[in-house]
Amino acid sequence: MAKSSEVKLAVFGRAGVGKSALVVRFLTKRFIWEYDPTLESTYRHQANIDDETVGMEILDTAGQEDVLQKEGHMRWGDGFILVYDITDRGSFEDVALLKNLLDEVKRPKHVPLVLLGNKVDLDHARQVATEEGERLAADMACAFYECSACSDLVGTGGGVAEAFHELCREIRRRRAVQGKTRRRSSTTHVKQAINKMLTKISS
Ligand SMILES: Nc1nc2c(ncn2[C@@H]2O[C@H](COP(=O)(O)OP(=O)(O)OP(=O)(O)O)[C@@H](O)[C@H]2O)c(=O)[nH]1
Repeated sequence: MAKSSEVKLAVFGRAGVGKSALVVRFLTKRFIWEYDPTLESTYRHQANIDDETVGMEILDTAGQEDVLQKEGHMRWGDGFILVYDITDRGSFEDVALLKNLLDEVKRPKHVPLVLLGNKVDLDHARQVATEEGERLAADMACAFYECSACSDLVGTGGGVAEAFHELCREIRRRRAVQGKTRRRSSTTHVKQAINKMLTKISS
């Protein structure tokens, strides 16, 4: 039987960076110019990624939510897309703040993460160089994409869908590692119990 899994993804970033546009692009392959500022929306989506059916719950957060709301959404999520707008340096600086909050909220640290620089169709107004995005992603040990919610054709790294899919893969990798660690620790417990019994018997 084909494997399947469920993941909860949350999209964070300053108001106006294009979170809703990116989520809608991913879900419908379309771009809609105007949205009401998001309060908070959740979507369900299913995709086949590397021969595995992945059920996604996607939370499009509000750029203006307060810290308490952010923390709640961070606790909820398995993986996170941190978005900035390449034409807005402030939105890029916000990413580090979001990452700090994630590290405080999530244990263990280094949760599955993808960094996304949006609006590359506006390259003439660029304020954040691609290399800066790459450096930040390297610091956060996560994948990095530049893209545009306007078009899947521009940008590096294969577009919006690739970013969502890579996040799902990263969640799968982390779960596999955690599963192994858990299995190893339960095997260790069994070994310890047997050793104890043998020690008792022989004494
Ligand atoms: N040129 C261009 N405009 C974009 C792109 N993505 C989003 N926009 C525009 O940027 C504005 C904000 O987009 P939203 O998707 O509402 O941004 P958001 O991050 O969800 O904003 P909040 O809901 O307020 O947090 C809208 O006018 C979009 O049309 C893009 O890739 N290129």
